[in-house]
Amino acid sequence: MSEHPFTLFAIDSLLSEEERAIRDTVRRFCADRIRPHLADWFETARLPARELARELGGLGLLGMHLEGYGCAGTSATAYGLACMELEAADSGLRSLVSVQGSLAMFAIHHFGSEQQKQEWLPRMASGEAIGCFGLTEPDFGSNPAGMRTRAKRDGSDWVLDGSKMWITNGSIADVAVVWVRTDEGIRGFVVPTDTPGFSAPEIHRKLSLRASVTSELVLAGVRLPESAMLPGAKGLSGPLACLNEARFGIVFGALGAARDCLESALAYTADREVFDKPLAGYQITQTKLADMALELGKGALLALHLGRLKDAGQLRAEQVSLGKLNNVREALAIARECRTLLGANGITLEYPVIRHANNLESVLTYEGTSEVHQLVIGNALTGQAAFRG
Ligand SMILES: Cc1cc2nc3c(=O)[nH]c(=O)nc-3n(C[C@H](O)[C@H](O)[C@H](O)COP(=O)(O)OP(=O)(O)OC[C@H]3O[C@@H](n4cnc5c(N)ncnc54)[C@H](O)[C@@H]3O)c2cc1C
Repeated sequence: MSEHPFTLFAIDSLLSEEERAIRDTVRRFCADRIRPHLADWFETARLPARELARELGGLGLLGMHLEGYGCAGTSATAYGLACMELEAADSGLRSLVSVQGSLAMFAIHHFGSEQQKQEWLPRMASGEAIGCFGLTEPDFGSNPAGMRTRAKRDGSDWVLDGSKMWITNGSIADVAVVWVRTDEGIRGFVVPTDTPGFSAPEIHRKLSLRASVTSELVLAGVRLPESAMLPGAKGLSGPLACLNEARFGIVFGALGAARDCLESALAYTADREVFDKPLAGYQITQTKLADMALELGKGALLALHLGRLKDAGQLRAEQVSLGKLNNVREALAIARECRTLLGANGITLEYPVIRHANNLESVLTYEGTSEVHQLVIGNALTGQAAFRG
């Protein structure tokens, strides 16, 4: 008899009935609606994002831990568990949901005017409108404080010029939350993507997150009224608060990808015979499987601990860094190790393993690279900021 790693860790005993129900609903949706198509979507780099957004909205997964305006208002832990199921399917699917809910919707929900909230949030929660979040620029990723995209006052309007890079959902978005430099410091704008001067060419030839739209945002004299500015966000703390929300989802999400890889490897090694007996029966294989189950289970315990802290309103940004750094790093290590167990089959899209491994390379980089999270943790431990040389 074989046992699932999460059963071994008795993870379910830490979840409420409602949390298990939400998790199971998302798992079923992914099994029925997503998984059969994933290899094709990844191979062709085409995702029916609009259709999927409506279905995800119908399930209440967009902005699901936000209150009001058509959002489901679940606990943060339930949101994390949903992210885990989505990313067990594909990191691209989880990215669609994270960017919509935790970046674009959170920014408007947390920092927007009542008018901005009424205008966008219900439509974004239902998936009728898609959002993106433009912070990174071609020359400024880890250090967004250096951004060059500017907004200048012109009478009662603002005029935005510059470009953003690597923006998830960019080319399919109806609304872009864009962070720019102004004479008053860094501010955010809610930009309808049909505003003249705005364009979002898609980035092609990616070998990671292929089932996800990634784009450049070009802002060439984009004229917006004063009411387009997010009134509640002043300085870099605004976008950083949004990133913290999305990172929280990744703490859980990355483990979903790792879990899917480990499940594949467990099934594969049980069936595959080498030197006349199942691969699972060899000590080297079991050492690998045991170590991976351990990291997966430890990551889940950490994620749940952070989820409970967040639900109690006590989660600090440095603690999210602990989770993002550990869980993404370990998920990638698990995906790579599982790939070895699948041998040559491991390099194909017939199995999810190399797709997850390639996706996790992006997850390691976005929402703060591993190195940046090490520096955040280092700063917390030593009281010395080492971000600059
Ligand atoms: C698929 C994908 C989707 C994305 N989606 C979005 C999105 O929706 N919105 C958005 O705004 N951005 C998005 N990003 C951008 C992402 O957030 C950035 O790529 C990330 O912040 C890293 O920036 P960079 O690529 O410019 O790397 P850099 O900042 O140039 O880093 C390069 C290397 O230098 C290291 N480094 C940086 N600073 C230090 C330091 N102080 N000390 C030591 N090492 C350091 C980094 O860790 C990294 O290893 C996305 C990226 C990808 C790949």
